[in-house]
Amino acid sequence: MADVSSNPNSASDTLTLDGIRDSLIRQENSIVYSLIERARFPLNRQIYLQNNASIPGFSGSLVEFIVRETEAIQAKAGRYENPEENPFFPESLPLPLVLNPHKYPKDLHPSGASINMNKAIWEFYFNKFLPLLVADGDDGNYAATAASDLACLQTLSRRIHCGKYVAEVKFRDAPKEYETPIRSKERDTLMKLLTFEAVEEMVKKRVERKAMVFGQEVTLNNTNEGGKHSIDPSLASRLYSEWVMPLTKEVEVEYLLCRLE
Ligand SMILES: C=C(O[C@@H]1C=C(C(=O)O)C=C[C@H]1O)C(=O)O
Repeated sequence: MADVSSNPNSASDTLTLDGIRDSLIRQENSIVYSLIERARFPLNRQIYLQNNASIPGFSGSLVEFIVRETEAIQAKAGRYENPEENPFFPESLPLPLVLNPHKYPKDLHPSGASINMNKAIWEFYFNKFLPLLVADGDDGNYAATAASDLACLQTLSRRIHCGKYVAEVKFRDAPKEYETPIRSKERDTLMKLLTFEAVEEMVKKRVERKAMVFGQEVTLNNTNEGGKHSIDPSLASRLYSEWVMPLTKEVEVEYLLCRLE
């Protein structure tokens, strides 16, 4: 059992399916808020172009620069010692500098713990989702825009990689059911076993509602759910149905496939 319950976004504070689902519900808030923050800025295409950051000695995009540098500093502070956190640029991250680091519980099977789906997250977020979220245009707020992309990436990554904990618990709850398809590497059977369509429908509806409530204009006289919203609520639901939940389940399948190693 984990001892990180002081972190309300943690999946591992209670290793039960209900406990992890509670954590996923709380993480929806972080995701929706991060999208609302990003949607304050237009696309600001410049920050995604290679060789356009004008940073001596760095040839990537400005967003890549912000993500790499932030991850490096957070690695020094111990962020990636937490098995729920996965870096986008894991190669050559500095070692943690903190003395007496927190001892995170080892709830995950070692082979599955290192699964990292961040390339796919980066790809869908920038190439597919972002153009739907923000208006085209350029307001020059490049560093702030890149920082808000980083916040979106980190909250999405944390949520999607919680699939490791979901898979661990589902396996522990029914090891006999999972064992045969794991041994014969039947991805489709595993996918069917771990899918709960009714839960997914609830998630989609709740996320849409959260985007509506969190993104509405609040006045002293009334709250107006029917009025203007910071982001299109149906886009939040689409984010979950097209990318977040499928990738969470892909993490689950990958994790299960190495669960008996
Ligand atoms: C995460 C779970 O596994 C699957 C993925 C879900 C999701 O990403 O929200 C929801 C239900 C399941 O189909 C779960 O069972 O809670």
